[in-house]
Amino acid sequence: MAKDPVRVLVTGAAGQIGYALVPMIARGVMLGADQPVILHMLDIPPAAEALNGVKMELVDAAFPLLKGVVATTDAVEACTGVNIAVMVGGFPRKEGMERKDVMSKNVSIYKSQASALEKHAAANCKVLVVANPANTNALILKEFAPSIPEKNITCLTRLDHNRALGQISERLNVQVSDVKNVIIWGNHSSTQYPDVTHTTVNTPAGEKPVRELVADDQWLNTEFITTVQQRGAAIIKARKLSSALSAASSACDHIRDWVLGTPEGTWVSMGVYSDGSYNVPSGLIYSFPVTCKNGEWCIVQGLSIDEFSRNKLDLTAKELSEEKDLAYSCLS
Ligand SMILES: NC(=O)C1=CN([C@@H]2O[C@H](COP(=O)(O)OP(=O)(O)OC[C@H]3O[C@@H](n4cnc5c(N)ncnc54)[C@H](O)[C@@H]3O)[C@@H](O)[C@H]2O)C=CC1
Ligand SMILES: O=C([O-])CC(=O)C(=O)O
Repeated sequence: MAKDPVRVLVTGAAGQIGYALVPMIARGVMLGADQPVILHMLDIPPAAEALNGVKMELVDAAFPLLKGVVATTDAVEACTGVNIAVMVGGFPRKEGMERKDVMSKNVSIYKSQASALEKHAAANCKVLVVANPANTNALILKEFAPSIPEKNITCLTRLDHNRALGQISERLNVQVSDVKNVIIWGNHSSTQYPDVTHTTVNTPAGEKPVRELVADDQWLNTEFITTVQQRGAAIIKARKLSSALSAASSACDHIRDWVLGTPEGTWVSMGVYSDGSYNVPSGLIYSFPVTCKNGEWCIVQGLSIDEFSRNKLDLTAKELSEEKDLAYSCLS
């Protein structure tokens, strides 16, 4: 029997990530090749004509899984009945801008959209915040939508996770699909900590630790980390636009694994509401290693944290606490 369609909201759908993301969703990349979808696309009035153009293209592409399109500038109409909300709408960082510069523009958007989602989304709607500052926007959304379970509000650090896999694969000249279990700790910003302590590579001789194969701790502890931390800025410098295809693809990875589950023995990174695991202060949206099963994520417990890592986990937590204070000061 055919499945009932799932309603997926994409905010900022007329923007460049939106343009890359909606066809992936309509093709089944996010929820599976047997899952029909109805796309809800929200943007602001100045982008209404462009949004309508995206809707026309979705019709023209004749996606078999796409059972309907709602394209609107009304947040209530956009949020009504949605099962999944991918929050991409906002003001993007431009070349030379620090993430903090985009904070005040974006947190007020997330406060108002929290209310629309809380009142009108389907019960148990899963929320993924992509727009920067992603962790803090997600936290504001959580705080102003108190009836949405906190487990349902997440932010995107899967792009950073995938970037780290990509760097290891290039360095070792191995298939990216043979590398697993990197961790992105903390903020989706340049203080994030890409950690390869537990990362392995599938080789003809079995699974091997990345540290052993790379055999260059100096590179892993310096250049590798800064390359992943600064990748967003490097893409903006090269394209004069922020990462779009990789962000869209990673957003699909995030939702797919959350809904359909992570493969046995593999974890992924997600920005989730901290519960004090790994002595990260509770009350932040912080990126952790998680596994997913039956539509629920669970923080991987018991991984060893050495002193080098501890400092980096604490540094990015400190930045998130500061962002939280700054966000509240922007809202008051
Ligand atoms: N978490 C991550 O890994 C990544 C996050 N980003 C962030 O994603 C966001 C979107 O990036 P782009 O698509 O490149 O930007 P963009 O500027 O091309 O698109 C943003 C869209 O949001 C719309 N928008 C603005 N205010 C809105 C509101 N109140 N409600 C609904 N829509 C609204 C704009 O009209 C525009 O169409 C940015 O904040 C960017 O920094 C980008 C790459 C990676
Ligand atoms: O750095 C930015 O503003 C865009 C972004 O989030 C990324 O590419 O990771």
